[in-house]
Amino acid sequence: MRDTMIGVIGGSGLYEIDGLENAEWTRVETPWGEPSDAVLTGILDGVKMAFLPRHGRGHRLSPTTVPYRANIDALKRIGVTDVISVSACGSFREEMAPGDFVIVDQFIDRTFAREKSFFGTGCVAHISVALPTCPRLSAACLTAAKDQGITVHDGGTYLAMEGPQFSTLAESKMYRESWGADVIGMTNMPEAKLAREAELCYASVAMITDYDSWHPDHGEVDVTQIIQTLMGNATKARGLVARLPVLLGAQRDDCEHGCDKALEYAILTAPDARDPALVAKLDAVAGRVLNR
Ligand SMILES: CSC[C@H]1O[C@H](OP(=O)(O)O)[C@H](O)[C@@H]1O
Ligand SMILES: Nc1ncnc2[nH]cnc12
Repeated sequence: MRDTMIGVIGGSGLYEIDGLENAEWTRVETPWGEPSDAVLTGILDGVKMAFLPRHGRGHRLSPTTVPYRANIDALKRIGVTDVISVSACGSFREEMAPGDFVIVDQFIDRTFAREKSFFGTGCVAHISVALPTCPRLSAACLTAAKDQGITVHDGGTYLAMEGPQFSTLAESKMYRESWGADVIGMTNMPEAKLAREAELCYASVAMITDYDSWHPDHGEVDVTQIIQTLMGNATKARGLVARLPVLLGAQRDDCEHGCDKALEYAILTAPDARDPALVAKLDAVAGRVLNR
């Protein structure tokens, strides 16, 4: 058993969480550069918590410039065991309406202008992301949402686009009709892949703000409408996050789904062929397997 530390990555509209005891904003240095902001740490219902606003307080960072590697490294470095990603998204399904939440369980990664791995020349690793979210953590988010009276959908495919512009009508229809995506956003990739590389359990709570542009009765995506829905969603998300410590508990076992052993057999580069500089950068993310 080890201490649980719940790390919440707050998306658009969610720039802090409430009710933490001993709340403190702490700057965390990482070998991958500066995280999006300082990390808010504290205790909620006896459980360690950490909160990081993905776009920084004041929403300074675009989806492309969010430092995804630094964010995941920082959370791992301070002891986070379970990452809850909270994100605004558009919906491709009539029944997934603005104001509803979706516990995402699959992704289609259409991003192309981001660093997607901690590994590379001098230390090559291949992890599985076939099942990219943690079922245990996702189940806790589902229960927390239901406990809060939120209309929540259990499972859904999130299409991660580069942005910052929203999709064209042709793209929106293709993602929905041919590709089978349920929701669309700009940030869960490479975040989910990096969390798995860092052996962190990861769940994604997508908060629907709009119907993207496919819906004949709703027209184009309009950021002013999105912001109005975002405010209500952020209040609900705070309630959801507040339920998690009781559901997850202060102590946890190894992940029964293997999220925390993702690197067990993933590193291909022979020990004597590894680049010491890269290995040093991987201290927090992969120290468990590199230092044995
Ligand atoms: C506010 S509309 C577009 C913006 O919102 C989402 O951000 P996040 O995933 O961090 O909640 C979306 O991905 C875009 O970055
Ligand atoms: N329709 C949409 N497309 C991409 N990202 C979004 N975030 C919120 N709504 C979105």
